[in-house]
Amino acid sequence: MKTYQLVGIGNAVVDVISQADDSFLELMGIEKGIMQLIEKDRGEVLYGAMEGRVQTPGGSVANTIAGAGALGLESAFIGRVHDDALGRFYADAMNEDGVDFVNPPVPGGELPTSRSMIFVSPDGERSMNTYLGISSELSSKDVASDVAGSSQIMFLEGYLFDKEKGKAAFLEAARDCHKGGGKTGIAISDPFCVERHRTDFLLLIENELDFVIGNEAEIKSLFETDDLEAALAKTAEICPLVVCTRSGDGVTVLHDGQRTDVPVEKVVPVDATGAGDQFAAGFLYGMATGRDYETCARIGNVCAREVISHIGPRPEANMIELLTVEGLL
Ligand SMILES: Nc1ncnc2c1ncn2[C@@H]1O[C@H](COP(=O)(O)OP(=O)(O)O)[C@@H](O)[C@H]1O
Ligand SMILES: O=C(O)C[C@@H](O)[C@H](O)C(=O)COP(=O)(O)O
Repeated sequence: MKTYQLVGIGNAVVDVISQADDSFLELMGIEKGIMQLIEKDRGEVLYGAMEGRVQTPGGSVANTIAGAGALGLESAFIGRVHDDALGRFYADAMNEDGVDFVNPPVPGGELPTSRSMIFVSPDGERSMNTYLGISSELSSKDVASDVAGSSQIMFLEGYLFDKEKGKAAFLEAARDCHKGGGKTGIAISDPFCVERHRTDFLLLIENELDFVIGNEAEIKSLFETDDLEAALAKTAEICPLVVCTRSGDGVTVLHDGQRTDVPVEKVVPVDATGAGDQFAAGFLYGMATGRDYETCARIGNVCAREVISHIGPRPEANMIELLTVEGLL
């Protein structure tokens, strides 16, 4: 039986990315900097309005798993794509990164592979408009218990809470992983996703999870406060490991009463898409290979810095080489 260092479960989304200025966002009614769920028709309108589109595999936790796979972790991803051109493109890309894409593309049915129309502003901020398609059908049936149960670390995507079936699949994966002795954690995903499911998120973190990774806005949103320190303290009361990123302003790790602050060298991103996801890839790579939390965060920062230096949510550089040059491997 194969064992995994890292398994992720989340939406398998193809990203369609283009540049747009803020007046375009306003004109099209797109809220800057967040993920908005959209219907198919709206997706088609936005797709048609995109100039110089770049198509690339995305999905938040899927990006993390692909990044970890590229770093050499034994990894698998549990997600759902249709057996269409986008779905096959997606599955192949995961396999090329050395990741086991556990569920083969699903034939038949009406719903196509998920896609997100992402607009990158001149300041590098990304605004995502996601049509969930077949991802919205992800359910417990898609969770292979032998995969979840043989995982050292299981990383779950907060966005799955937007659908009841996804939430059930998520819980099942977490429980199977725990039964097998692994650790489970969540990528909080988005402050508005927290807004939609706050009570469930808090119960899950307190009762099921070993770690939480989120950005400043997401951690604050958990406790409906603008006071980051208060939100961090409250999150640490219910979870043994809390990792909070603050874009170019540093990372804070709270673990069993200890605090570690790791600085970040601030830059203007070319495209911020995937910053949090690649930070998580580096951090989890560090955890899976037994590094201390400061080193995990530093590895995360290097992975995030690479991904924001180009268009697209997954690494383009040889990350092993980059981390070696930084003295982190
Ligand atoms: N402007 C920036 N300069 C340098 N690093 C950045 C910048 N923005 C993001 N990062 C890197 O990406 C990580 C995640 O960014 P953040 O914006 O907090 O998360 P998310 O992408 O989830 O919103 C940060 O911890 C940092 O390593
Ligand atoms: O899952 C989505 O709806 C969008 C993803 O496809 C996208 O790649 C993404 O989540 C980017 O991550 P982030 O910028 O780190 O939030």
